[in-house]
Amino acid sequence: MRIGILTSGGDCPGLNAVIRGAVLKGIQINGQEFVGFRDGWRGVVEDDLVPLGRKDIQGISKQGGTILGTSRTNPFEGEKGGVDNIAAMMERRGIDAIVAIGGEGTLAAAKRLTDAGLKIVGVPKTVDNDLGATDYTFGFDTAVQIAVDAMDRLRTTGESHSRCMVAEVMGRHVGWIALHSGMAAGAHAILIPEQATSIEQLAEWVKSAYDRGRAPLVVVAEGFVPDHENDAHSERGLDAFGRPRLGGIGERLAPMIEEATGIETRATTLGHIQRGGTPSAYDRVLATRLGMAASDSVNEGRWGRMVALRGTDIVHVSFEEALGSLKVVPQERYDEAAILFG
Ligand SMILES: Nc1ncnc2c1ncn2[C@@H]1O[C@H](COP(=O)(O)OP(=O)(O)OP(=O)(O)O)[C@@H](O)[C@H]1O
Ligand SMILES: O=P(O)(O)OC[C@H]1O[C@](O)(CO)[C@@H](O)[C@@H]1O
Ligand SMILES: [Mg+2]
Repeated sequence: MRIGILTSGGDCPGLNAVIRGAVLKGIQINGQEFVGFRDGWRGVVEDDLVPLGRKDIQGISKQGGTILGTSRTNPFEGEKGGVDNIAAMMERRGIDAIVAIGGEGTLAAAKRLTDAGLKIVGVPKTVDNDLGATDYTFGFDTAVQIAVDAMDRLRTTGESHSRCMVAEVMGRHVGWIALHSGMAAGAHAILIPEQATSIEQLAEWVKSAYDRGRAPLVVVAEGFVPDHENDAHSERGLDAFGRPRLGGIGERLAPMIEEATGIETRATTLGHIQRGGTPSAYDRVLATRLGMAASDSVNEGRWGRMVALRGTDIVHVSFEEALGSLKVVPQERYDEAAILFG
């Protein structure tokens, strides 16, 4: 079997380890051959392929980003898009199946193409860790560690100046990165999209920590919405798929905290630093296992299914199930963390 691999949507540490895992298992055990599509679905609709042999994947599991490039191209759009064109390209290139590595958008596109008869298996990817059908996604552990390193640094400068420090992390719909990094760094408040907190409550936590002689650390997810507002803060226009680009809520909160508490406050937005660089050992192992399982999925003809982590096992779930629910931070996990606030 000849397989085309693509990475689509935002990048995240571990993508290269998935590619390596799939190619190694595929070549050594499953008798498969591989090519890579450049820049996600763009490479599929524009017939832009690169070779993906053993030599091409040597030593890449520790590399951040994706050697194949990524994009937010919609495979149904444009003159060369759509099921018939993609099927014709696959026939011409002798490609039997596609391994699509991406988030819910990429998998939604993959589902539509599979429903129309194409042979596709999925691998979940997102630093936000918001896909319901898998316990963890690779990239999340690395993003959390990067955020914690940054927060440890913010705390020493905050302590020196007796300031309140606000650290903004990623998390469009869910607060997993904020919850885990905030708990690990000993944050005095964690603000997540799932919990519409008031500025008064935030000021109370900040003041209480300050009054104990601490430099308060506030961790906020980019998708957090204060209880007096309706939408997540966005001042950077729309992304290629027409969604608001988030980021900047930390900078907005800083003067509000200062005004409500009288404590000098500074904000730092970590942004794409969280998605860059070398993946953690945990993410490399998870990503490698998912890649190997994707090769097996193709071998077994599990079209329209995604590999996923359940406990310590790699399992297979349908695209439908994979897209079914957003994995939000449960109330009890937030309540548990909130005991440590203030
Ligand atoms: N329902 C859909 N049908 C067809 N194509 C879609 C659909 N949803 C998304 N896409 C396409 O898939 C691309 C990838 O989706 P998206 O940009 O959401 O990234 P993702 O894979 O979800 O990763 P991320 O975690 O970065 O959001 C989109 O830019 C869009 O072109
Ligand atoms: O800047 P980009 O690449 O459009 O992606 C930003 C988004 O991607 C994510 O990192 C992952 O979905 C979100 O947390 C963030 O909102
Ligand atoms: Mg998405």
